[in-house]
Amino acid sequence: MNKLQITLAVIKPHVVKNLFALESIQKRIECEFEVVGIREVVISREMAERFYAEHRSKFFYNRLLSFITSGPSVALILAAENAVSKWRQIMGPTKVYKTIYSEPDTIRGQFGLSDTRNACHGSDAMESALNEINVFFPDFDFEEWRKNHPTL
Ligand SMILES: Nc1ncnc2c1ncn2[C@@H]1O[C@H](COP(=O)(O)OP(=O)(O)OP(=O)(O)O)[C@@H](O)[C@H]1O
Repeated sequence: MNKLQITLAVIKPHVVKNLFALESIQKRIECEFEVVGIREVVISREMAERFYAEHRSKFFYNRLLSFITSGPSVALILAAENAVSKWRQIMGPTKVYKTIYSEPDTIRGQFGLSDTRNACHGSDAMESALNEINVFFPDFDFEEWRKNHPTL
């Protein structure tokens, strides 16, 4: 069943530095989603630790934190029917070296450089979206937003 959802998207630092890539992704987003919130942000070490807490024990954790805090990122709250899976489909799979061959039209297929610098992030469920949105948009009032979107 189609359901109106929100999700968190993050465009990672190497893409934000590339104006062509950033504009192309923004155009794609505007065609597919309502942009409920957008913010350019230099992610602090503390924010990154909250955001990637589930990866603390992974071998790539330090590399991931160094990269995501290395320059401005763009965070967006996106709304659409099935926004979570829709955005993840547009992003493409995590593993860039495979994705550039298997799904070259996805954002990661087009602009990913490595498994760490894989261009963008997307929440994996509505519940994680709400937690992640809180890291980037602490003033966002989901209940208020939902009142105006009764199909959610
Ligand atoms: N094998 C790896 N080597 C290096 N970095 C990795 C690796 N696997 C994941 N990462 C990094 O950690 C992030 C989180 O990994 P996760 O497994 O949650 O992937 P994802 O859900 O596709 O990505 P995201 O959570 O960013 O949307 C990835 O986006 C990527 O930047």
